[in-house]
Amino acid sequence: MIVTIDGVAASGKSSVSAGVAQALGVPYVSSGLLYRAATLLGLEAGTDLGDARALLTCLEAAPPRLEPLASGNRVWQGGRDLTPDLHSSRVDSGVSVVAALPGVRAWVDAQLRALPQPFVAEGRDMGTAVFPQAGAKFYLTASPRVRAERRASERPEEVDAIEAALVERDRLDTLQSVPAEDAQVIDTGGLSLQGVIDAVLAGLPRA
Ligand SMILES: Nc1ncnc2c1ncn2[C@@H]1O[C@H](COP(=O)(O)OP(=O)(O)O)[C@@H](O)[C@H]1O
Ligand SMILES: Nc1ccn([C@@H]2O[C@H](COP(=O)(O)OP(=O)(O)O)[C@@H](O)[C@H]2O)c(=O)n1
Repeated sequence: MIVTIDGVAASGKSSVSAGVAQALGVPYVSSGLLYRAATLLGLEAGTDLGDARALLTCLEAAPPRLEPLASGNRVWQGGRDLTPDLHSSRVDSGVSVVAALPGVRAWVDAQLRALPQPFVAEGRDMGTAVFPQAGAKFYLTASPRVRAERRASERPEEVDAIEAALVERDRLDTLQSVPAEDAQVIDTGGLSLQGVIDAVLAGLPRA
């Protein structure tokens, strides 16, 4: 079975997916890492991030590959591990422009659909566009302030700047961030990480 966990930026998707996947004994798949890898490679090549043709040429020349390890997903380009460079503020601020390109979305979706199942998939459109047949779907939310405070432990910027950047990214990501009609929506604001993992596990269909 595929379980999808979508939600807004820094709502807890990857940490919750890791915990749920561990409890189920399956890998998890962080789709956002592929959009981040496309952005990083575009930045490094000096291409205009809105230029789909140039980006796809980069992606096809030396395709990044997602490795959905249970201990944390990694992205490789040949022997180079791109993962440590994917969460910079530079990638944060360019990624939504790249993710708006239909050609890049099709490239990411093809990578995801080729992965061996089962798994927990997290992102924005896992339960809608990519795996509409998933056996259980969740959508995580929390206020921008709560999310910015959480992310502040992982970024050098002040919490106000992080909050503004998250709100702007939510705005740019609106189109692909609609919850699936059959998703269970969880406001994670008042919950611990383990509390959210438990809520997802409690929401799974019984075997
Ligand atoms: N319910 C929670 N309570 C407190 N901190 C959380 C919670 N969920 C996630 N976090 C923390 O918030 C940060 C962002 O979580 P992450 O899983 O990276 O979100 P996303 O994948 O949605 O961007 C991480 O530091 C994570 O440990
Ligand atoms: N399924 C997905 C996943 C990510 N994305 C894009 O990729 C960006 C980074 O996603 P992410 O999941 O790594 O970001 P965070 O939510 O962790 O901040 C998002 O801001 C979206 O622009 C997307 O469009 N569709």
